[in-house]
Amino acid sequence: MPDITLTTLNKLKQSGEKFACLTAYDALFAHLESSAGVELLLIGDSLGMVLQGHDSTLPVTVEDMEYHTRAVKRGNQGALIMSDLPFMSCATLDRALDASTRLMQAGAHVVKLEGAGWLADTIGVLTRNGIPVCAHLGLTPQTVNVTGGYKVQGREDDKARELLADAIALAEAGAALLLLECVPSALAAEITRSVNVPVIGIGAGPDTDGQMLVVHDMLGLSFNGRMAKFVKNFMTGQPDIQSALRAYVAAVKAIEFPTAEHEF
Ligand SMILES: Nc1nc(=O)c2c([nH]1)NC[C@@H]1CN(c3ccc(C(=O)N[C@@H](CCC(=O)O)C(=O)O)cc3)CN21
Ligand SMILES: CC(C)C(=O)C(=O)O
Ligand SMILES: [Mg+2]
Repeated sequence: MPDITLTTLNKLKQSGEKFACLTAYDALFAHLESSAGVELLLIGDSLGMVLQGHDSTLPVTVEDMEYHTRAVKRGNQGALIMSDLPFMSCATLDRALDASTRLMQAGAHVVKLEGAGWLADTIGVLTRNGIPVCAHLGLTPQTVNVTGGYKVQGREDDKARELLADAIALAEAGAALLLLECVPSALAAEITRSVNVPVIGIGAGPDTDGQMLVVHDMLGLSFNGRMAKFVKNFMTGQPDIQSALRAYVAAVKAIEFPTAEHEF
């Protein structure tokens, strides 16, 4: 068992203490981040863009996710490990069970899937079989070809009500965690108050229980220039990567990140 478990995150939610999450794709970063106090490491399918150079997350395979999950497991110092179920791996229940089994056996403690209310049954079956699930709502990069871009979700009243209803339904279906990407801060705050499970935000304002960023983004590293509005460069003023990681954890705990400039 890791030092940080879902029980730890639930206690942090109840006490109001924020927790820090970052993507990690290899053993070195897993070691640095977990040693700096990051509670949850995400092997994100963003690795398709950040590591592999694709223009979306769609080319990432379950095999890719297994490879990086194994590496993160070797470097991890007690953090909770979450792995993304990649594009199309939840299209049928059989596929979701197979992919989730492979990620758990590679070292994940939790799997994350993109999707809304229609995944409630899948979440129930995985959970009953011992696989905790994080439901990723709001901006879901695997549906970029349907939505037409990486845009803020839940801005209109009817869309906001639908997102809140989905979040409540998925928590009731057994989701152990929720992740909200690029939703207005007020909606994220309402969802966080409305469910008993810990809610992680990226571009969702300061009121979620945990914060997430892509580690390369928060270190100021990119090859296509422009960063999303919710990103802050924590290398600024820091002598090394370890210090930047500790500064991120401290800023999340102190609720000094995110501020208005990172919100929608
Ligand atoms: N390096 C990296 N960081 C990420 O956070 C990330 C990835 N890659 N790849 C997968 C997805 C794609 N993500 C993205 C990509 C772009 C925006 C973006 O440019 N958003 C606009 C919102 C515009 C609007 O609707 O108002 C922004 O200005 O931030 C957001 C999330 C998040 N994920
Ligand atoms: C941006 C986060 C939430 C993610 O899903 C990823 O890194 O793939
Ligand atoms: Mg992802």
